[in-house]
Amino acid sequence: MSAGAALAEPAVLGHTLDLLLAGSPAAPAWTALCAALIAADLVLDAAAARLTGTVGARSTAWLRRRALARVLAAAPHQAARFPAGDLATRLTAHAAEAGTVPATAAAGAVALLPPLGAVVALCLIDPWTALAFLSGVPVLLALLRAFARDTAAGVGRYQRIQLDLARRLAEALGGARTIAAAGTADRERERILRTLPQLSAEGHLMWRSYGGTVARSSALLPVLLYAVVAVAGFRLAAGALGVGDLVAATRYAALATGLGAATGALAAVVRGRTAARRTCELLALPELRQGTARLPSPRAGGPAPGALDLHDVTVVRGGAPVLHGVTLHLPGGTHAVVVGASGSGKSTLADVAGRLTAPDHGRVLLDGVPLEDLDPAELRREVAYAFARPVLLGGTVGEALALGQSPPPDPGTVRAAARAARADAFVTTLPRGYDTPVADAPLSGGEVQRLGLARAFCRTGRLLVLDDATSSLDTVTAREVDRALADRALADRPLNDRASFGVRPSGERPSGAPRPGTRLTVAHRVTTAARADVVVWLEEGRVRAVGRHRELWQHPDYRAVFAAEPARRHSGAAGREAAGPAGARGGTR
Ligand SMILES: Nc1ncnc2c1ncn2[C@@H]1O[C@H](COP(=O)(O)OP(=O)(O)OP(=O)(O)O)[C@@H](O)[C@H]1O
Repeated sequence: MSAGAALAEPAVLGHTLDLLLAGSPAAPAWTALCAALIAADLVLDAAAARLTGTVGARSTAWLRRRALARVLAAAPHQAARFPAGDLATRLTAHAAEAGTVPATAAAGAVALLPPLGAVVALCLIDPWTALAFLSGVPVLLALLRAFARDTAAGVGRYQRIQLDLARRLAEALGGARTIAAAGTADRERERILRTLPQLSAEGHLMWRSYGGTVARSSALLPVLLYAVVAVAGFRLAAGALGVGDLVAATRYAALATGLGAATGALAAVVRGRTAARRTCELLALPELRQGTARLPSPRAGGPAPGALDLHDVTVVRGGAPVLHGVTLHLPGGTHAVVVGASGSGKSTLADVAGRLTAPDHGRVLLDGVPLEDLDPAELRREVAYAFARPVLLGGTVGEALALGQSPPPDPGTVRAAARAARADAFVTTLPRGYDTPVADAPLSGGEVQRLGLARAFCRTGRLLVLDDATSSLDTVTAREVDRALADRALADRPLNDRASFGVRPSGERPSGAPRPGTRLTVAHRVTTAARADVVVWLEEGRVRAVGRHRELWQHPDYRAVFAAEPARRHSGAAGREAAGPAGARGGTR
């Protein structure tokens, strides 16, 4: 409509001028029409600007939501291919730039309508005037093509440098304590900003290219305008055009020079498209396959639920297998402890057991159902995880413990789980106890770890996976948590009965019912292995042996796994803060 109003304006203006010169009685009505057209043009321009903003915001939100959903639906190790800073830039700055493409492209196309319409109008007024204008269009198109090509290449390089910078910045923030401890802040600042001159050079290059194109097109278009006016003048002198036609032709020629404004729109579209490509790379992350199957209900007198089977499981990372053909059968209710030297594949085994990652070969089954066929809600209800470095997500501490449960567990259940994880005592000393916002809770590493355990204990399920989840606890607390887990009172809960999960009030006697659910613990402590029903001993990604701790203890290589432990744990703790390979492949979980 706006383009229509702008197009009609010169013709109406020209005709009104003719009527005024001829003293026609229709002149006042046409003058009013001119005023109405100008007002409509202004109002429609304002509406278009508002619409552009709204469409841009909606497109950005849509893209962000889709990309983020894909990142979260991918296996964590796949998502970790995009380092934190890189990912944040793609989802914020690049998504915002990409979101402007539909509105900018539409606005650009609409903005081209008046110039193109003006050329048609020139043709109708007098073909010679149109020809005068069109003679310069090939030069203009060549300019725009070269500009689009240069801009696309420049924007690509600029955004790559931006991602690199953001990645290094996020790395440094993650390793702030290491940098402070090493006193390398200056060196780190230089490392982060190393590519800033390149970024600046690329930015200047793009602006130079833009400025050059605008200058060249700005020089060309007035020449075309004067050519049209000159031709129209000759045609007026020859009696082929009237004065009104001359005015209209001059105004249409001016409108046709609006083709030059395409440079700005083109630059924005090229920038947005390149940014969109970066955000859309996230959409290429493979989703973990999910199914719709349900787990069989436990039968009275039947096998205990939580049977975990790994059949010939191989997991490849960085081109090399980190688990090789692992086959394992853990009957429901087993407490299995996975031990092995650092890097032997324990965490990878814990990840495939609860489908945080999919094996590259082989299958994992829970109670006979392949995990990839399981309904995702059922899978997450039945498999609980606690990690060495849990991240507390949620507004308050209580909400962080109930994460992902719908309906949320009642406060009694949350508190009982926290007691079992030896977290209740320090949570109750927080300013608002369980209602304390996580951001306001000053927590040590060991306290965060205990909350991570409590979060896992809040869930009832057939499989509880504890991946080094007590590594930051002092020996006494770790033993208490171990005991609480082994305590029949904690174990006696019926599966997926939220209200009855957790610890019984102190003093109440356990019922003595069979312990439901399977526990898979990645551990480095001899005491934890000693308490297990069965120990899975991994060596270089293969199962070296499966058996009782006291039987395996006869083997010197098995004892060596624990002998090496103190040194490993120290180096592990240092490695966590450093921006090393551990951080690169997933960091905090
Ligand atoms: N995304 C990845 N890319 C490349 N290599 C990986 C990746 N994830 C794990 N690895 C490698 O796989 C091997 C097993 O890793 P995993 O974390 O399972 O070992 P772990 O036994 O749990 O070690 P630790 O006791 O030190 O935690 C290691 O050599 C590790 O470097």
